[in-house]
Amino acid sequence: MVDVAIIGASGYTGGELIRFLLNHPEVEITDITSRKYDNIPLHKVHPNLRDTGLKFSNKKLNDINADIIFTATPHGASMKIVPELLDTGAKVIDLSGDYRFNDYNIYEKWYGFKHTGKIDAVYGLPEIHRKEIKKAKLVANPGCFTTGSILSAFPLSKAKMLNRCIFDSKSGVSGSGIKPTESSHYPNIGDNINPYKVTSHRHMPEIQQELGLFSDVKVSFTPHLVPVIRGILTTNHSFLKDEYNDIGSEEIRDIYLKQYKDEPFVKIMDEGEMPRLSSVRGSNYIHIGCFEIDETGRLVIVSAIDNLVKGASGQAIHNMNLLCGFDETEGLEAYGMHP
Ligand SMILES: NC(=O)C1=CN([C@@H]2O[C@H](COP(=O)(O)OP(=O)(O)OC[C@H]3O[C@@H](n4cnc5c(N)ncnc54)[C@H](OP(=O)(O)O)[C@@H]3O)[C@@H](O)[C@H]2O)C=CC1
Ligand SMILES: CC(=O)N[C@@H](CCC(=O)OP(=O)(O)O)C(=O)O
Repeated sequence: MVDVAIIGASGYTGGELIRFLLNHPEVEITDITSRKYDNIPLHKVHPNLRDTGLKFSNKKLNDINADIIFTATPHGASMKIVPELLDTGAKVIDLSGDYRFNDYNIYEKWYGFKHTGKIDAVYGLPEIHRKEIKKAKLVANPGCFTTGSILSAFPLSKAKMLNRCIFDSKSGVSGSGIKPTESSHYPNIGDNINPYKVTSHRHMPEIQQELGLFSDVKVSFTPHLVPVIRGILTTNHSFLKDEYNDIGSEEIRDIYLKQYKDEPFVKIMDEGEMPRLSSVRGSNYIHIGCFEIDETGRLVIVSAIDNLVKGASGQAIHNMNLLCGFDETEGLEAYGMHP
């Protein structure tokens, strides 16, 4: 058994962490923190999670005594919290962007402020960094768009087949967190599709960092907000190196099947089948499919994840399972939904 604490537990990813961890046979939740809801029962904020006996607390960080601590806090806040939590001797899994970059100059350029708590971390995408995650003290859980994009291209980057990838992603509104904003206000998103940060989203350099570990592929990324609550659908328009001009869809699909054959949470769609948001909703799976190539040589790959699960809390628990030597799928076995 491990003792687990969640900082920022009143937010959406905090709620999802608790939902999964309550069913994890190796975990005891010892602390769920919130600055606003000190001493308030869990279900007053997350009404789905009832009769758990858990209450939020605004405990001092150095009074937290846990083996694993999840920081489900915004970027800029995590960097102020994580160093002190590591000093307690716990292993930390941070869900924000604060520890995802190998080069802090890139972080400061894209996030627009100084990083004040620099510490080495392992990028928590198990399908690429499983070995390093097992030995880490600090795991930087990937961004939601990034997870869907990277996994849709990783096998081809690893095989050094890619010239260029253009990721076009559509996200549900829970991706922007629990606090309402003008861009998440219902009349602004309902019946609408809103592109934003079309050439300047901070997930672009994160995708570039990870795919760039294997080849010199060029990456572009554009996000859109769509009127759904959960889910990210990414259409990856890929352009292969000239020597692969004659390759067919089936060969591409075989490369993906081979790369991901032992991955418990990656499912490759059958020929002609498209990933869909509803099929992964609430689950830690990523569905990858399409693999069609048009007359101009554009290869189209589509991925679907739940932004709050494989894109955040589920992936964070997968990382905890790796850190603790548990079965990788422990607590995360649930399928998505249909419809
Ligand atoms: N939503 C998503 O789909 C994804 C989110 N992420 C990342 O995960 C992290 C959490 O996201 P999410 O749960 O959506 O965010 P939310 O805004 O829903 O929740 C964050 C919680 O953190 C607490 N918090 C806010 N500011 C501070 C601070 N300065 N110090 C301490 N606690 C603070 C708040 O709780 P209180 O005020 O009660 O203390 C708040 O409820 C973020 O870094 C986000 O970027 C990553 C992937 C996907
Ligand atoms: C719909 C929406 O607003 N999504 C968020 C990304 C959520 C996420 O993964 O955030 P971090 O990388 O900051 O952890 C955004 O575009 O900023």
